[in-house]
Amino acid sequence: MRKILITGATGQVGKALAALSWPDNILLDMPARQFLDLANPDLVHSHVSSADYSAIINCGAYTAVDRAEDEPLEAYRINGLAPAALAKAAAGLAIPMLHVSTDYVFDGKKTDPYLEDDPIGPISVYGASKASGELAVRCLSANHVILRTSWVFSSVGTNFVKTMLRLSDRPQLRVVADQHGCPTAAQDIAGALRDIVLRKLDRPQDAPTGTYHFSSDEATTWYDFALAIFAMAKEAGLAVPSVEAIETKDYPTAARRPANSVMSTARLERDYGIRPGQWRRALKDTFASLHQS
Ligand SMILES: NC(=O)C1=CN([C@@H]2O[C@H](COP(=O)(O)OP(=O)(O)OC[C@H]3O[C@@H](n4cnc5c(N)ncnc54)[C@H](OP(=O)(O)O)[C@@H]3O)[C@@H](O)[C@H]2O)C=CC1
Ligand SMILES: Cc1cn([C@H]2C[C@H](O)[C@@H](COP(=O)(O)OP(=O)(O)O[C@H]3O[C@@H](C)C(=O)[C@@H](O)[C@H]3O)O2)c(=O)[nH]c1=O
Ligand SMILES: [Mg+2]
Repeated sequence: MRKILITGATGQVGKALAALSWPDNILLDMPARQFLDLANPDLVHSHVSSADYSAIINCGAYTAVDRAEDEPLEAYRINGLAPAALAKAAAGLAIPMLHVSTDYVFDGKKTDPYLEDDPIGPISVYGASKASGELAVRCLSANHVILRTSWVFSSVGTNFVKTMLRLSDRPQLRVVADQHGCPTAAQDIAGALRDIVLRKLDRPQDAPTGTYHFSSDEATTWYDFALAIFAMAKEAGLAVPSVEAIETKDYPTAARRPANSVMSTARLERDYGIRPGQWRRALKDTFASLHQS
């Protein structure tokens, strides 16, 4: 049996990992927050070091982008120190460490898709805290993959799709049309993480260490994403609001967000053969499962 530690079990990506099918010799250990508190890095290190794990997948994170501006210490503890503790423990056990990071490490000034080696320049506390986690994993664990993804959605947890549907009883919504990125289904990220960790375990000589981008096939804006969400809701017979395209300056938020965070996924395809999914198709599945429940 090979036991994989997965943090963030109750989150979007964690739940999607649990829902996948896995080989019979793989056991997922997904402790809830009360059994492994990422805000307490000392406990994280001792928990991991004393167990017989074969790999770690860190999908636990502090993801409240605006709230992080007021809680930088909490955000840094969970997004920086906890990954450091996990990476150090992984190195001690000589096991691979997979870590999920974000497009918000970039400043958004580039007009072309971001490459993995482009300089980062976070413009929010959340982005900076995630950047510190990346650096820790890169420095502390010789056998790792840092997977940067973006605009995650699923039928569970908090995300833009669910926010839009929750607000759909309003007559009108205003949504920013000058932030560009790629929505990514949690299920697709989970699939990528599974393929990477199984390659690390089964064919380590063919499983490079490094930083990779994974997002979906089509760039959009939050405004166009909202239109797609409501088009689908309308097709299902629901009443939908009219949506007004606005500029970022007309939607004040505590945290700044990158104007462009579209990422190239070519490196992951080259090294691991993993291709981006289609967010429009995943959106349909997400909507369908929201409506069954
Ligand atoms: N959501 C997004 O749009 C994006 C996310 N990412 C990254 O992807 C990864 C997964 O994100 P996603 O699944 O959306 O995140 P969610 O916000 O859905 O879930 C976060 C998970 O982390 C857990 N967690 C938070 N604080 C602690 C703590 N102190 N101790 C233990 N567990 C804790 C949460 O547990 P609990 O339920 O107890 O709070 C939850 O299981 C993260 O690294 C995130 O930064 C990257 C790009 C976009
Ligand atoms: C609700 C709402 C939001 N917005 C804007 C605010 C913001 O610029 C954008 C998206 O808002 P959200 O708060 O849903 O998304 P946000 O929390 O910024 O999502 C981010 O989460 C973290 C965890 C990541 O790592 C990123 O990849 C990204 O997914 O939409 C509107 O313009 N109108 C609205 O009615
Ligand atoms: Mg948010």
